[in-house]
Amino acid sequence: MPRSVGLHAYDTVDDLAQRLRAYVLDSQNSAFSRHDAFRVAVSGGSLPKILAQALLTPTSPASEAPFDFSKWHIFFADERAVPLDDADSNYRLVKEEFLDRIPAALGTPTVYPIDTALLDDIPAMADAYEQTLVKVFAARDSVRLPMFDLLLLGCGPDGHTCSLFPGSPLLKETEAWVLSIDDSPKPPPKRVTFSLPVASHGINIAFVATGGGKKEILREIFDTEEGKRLPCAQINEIAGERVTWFTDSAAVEGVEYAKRSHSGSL
Ligand SMILES: O=C(O)[C@H](O)[C@@H](O)[C@H](O)[C@H](O)COP(=O)(O)O
Repeated sequence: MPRSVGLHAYDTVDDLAQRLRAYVLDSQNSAFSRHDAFRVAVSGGSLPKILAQALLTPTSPASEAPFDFSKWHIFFADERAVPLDDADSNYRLVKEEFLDRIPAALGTPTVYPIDTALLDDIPAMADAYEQTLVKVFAARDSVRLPMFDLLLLGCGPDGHTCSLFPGSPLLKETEAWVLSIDDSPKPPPKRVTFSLPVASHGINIAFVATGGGKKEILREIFDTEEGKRLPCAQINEIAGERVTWFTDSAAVEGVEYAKRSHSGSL
């Protein structure tokens, strides 16, 4: 484990949300100063709800510049191959938990959902999503990888992230930016996902993992050699200091790495 990966554990999810808010605000502001836009990718799972809590619950509105969502470009680091109004859709989850709750005064983000006309051909759906990235991040052959300003990821209890599962051949992909999977161990089976190189290519990469159900896998990821093969750990290895984990105390119970200098408040 690169010692530079930040692992921060907070007593409560409320505390975590406040720190995540400050981190995303910093990330937004530095992106605005670079290119006057904020290119973010999000995952599903528990993340959208915590993200909404973090971003839409101001702590001291007078003391900080607000988010300007009109300059946000929101992509899906992974998505289930289902209609956008399906209960399993990450787009639907992000929309209901977060997008629909953004106050009008803070602007409307540009959102890039999957093309559901391609639900019967998920390799084509993955290619189409890659072309969406190409259009936003410049031509495919002039940019080796899209560089996100912020990747917001989750960690499954088996160490998966996005729809990159432990032992999957997809983890070996070095060329394609977006991949399809039709046998996901976590339902639903058909999904599209960023490849590992793209999921590791953010100026900032945040993992959000909370609750006691994560403590075993976090021990494996942070404290063991064998854990290095897990998808989340591979992102830690590739991106090092660009990675920050936001966790709560239940999730890091027994994690040695969390007891060293990498933990505490940001
Ligand atoms: O669509 C998905 O299935 C998610 O994007 C997935 O990769 C998720 O991030 C992890 O499974 C963690 O989920 P939790 O935060 O709910 O544990």
